Amino acid sequence: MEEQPLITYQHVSISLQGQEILSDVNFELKKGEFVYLIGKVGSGKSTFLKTLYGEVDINDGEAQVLGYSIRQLKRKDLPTLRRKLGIVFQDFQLLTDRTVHENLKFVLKATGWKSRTEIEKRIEEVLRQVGMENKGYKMPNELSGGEQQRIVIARAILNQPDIILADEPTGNLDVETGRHIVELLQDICRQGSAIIMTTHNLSLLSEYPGKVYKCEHHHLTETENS
Ligand SMILES: Nc1ncnc2c1ncn2[C@@H]1O[C@H](COP(=O)(O)OP(=O)(O)OP(=O)(O)O)[C@@H](O)[C@H]1O
Repeated sequence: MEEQPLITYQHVSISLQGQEILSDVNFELKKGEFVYLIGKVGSGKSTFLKTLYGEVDINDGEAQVLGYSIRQLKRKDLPTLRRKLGIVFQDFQLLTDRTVHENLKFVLKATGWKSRTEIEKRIEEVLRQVGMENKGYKMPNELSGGEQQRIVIARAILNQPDIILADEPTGNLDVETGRHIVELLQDICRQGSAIIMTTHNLSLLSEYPGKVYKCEHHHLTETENS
């Protein structure tokens, strides 16, 4: 039997303050897929991502995310859904008053991890996975932009999410560092998390494989990755 997609949007419309942002969105994400979301500034990429974790409402259509019907989502279901998503967004910065290690521990504790040994082991694993194994003791402001982004990704993968949503993860980075971040996301994708990332850096698309969806004229359409 074919596996159910992780995300299915059918004829979905999204508005903000009475303004139509996207209409008739049809979108599917399957296990293990890597999807790029492209489109001009203000075309609706971030807004679309925000509907996936209940931050922005949907006005019309059918939207399923990891078995949850987004339009019927209850407030009490939100934390459970969000725990299954790894969110890499500008508005989810690291806590600046504590070390990298403490940032990661904070999330594990908040998501129900109890055993100190398990917590330490998981922190070590994710730091190793993002190539930051010796940086646990650092404060966020002692890290470069690229290093901070790696830690944000480490935080996003702590609970082995089914899907990672990354909003311009290479946005503030130089080209080479940005490439390394995409390589890291590709690596995480191969290990089983599906990824949706928005980007303005179109040269990445041909370098690293993925499906491409474009936001344009209030529509989201799949386009060729050339
Ligand atoms: N909270 C909000 N209230 C009203 N309108 C908003 C809100 N957030 C975004 N918008 C509008 O929605 C539209 C889509 O914005 P969005 O941030 O989704 O675009 P984007 O494609 O992600 O842009 P960028 O490439 O700059 O990140 C824009 O016209 C923006 O002004």
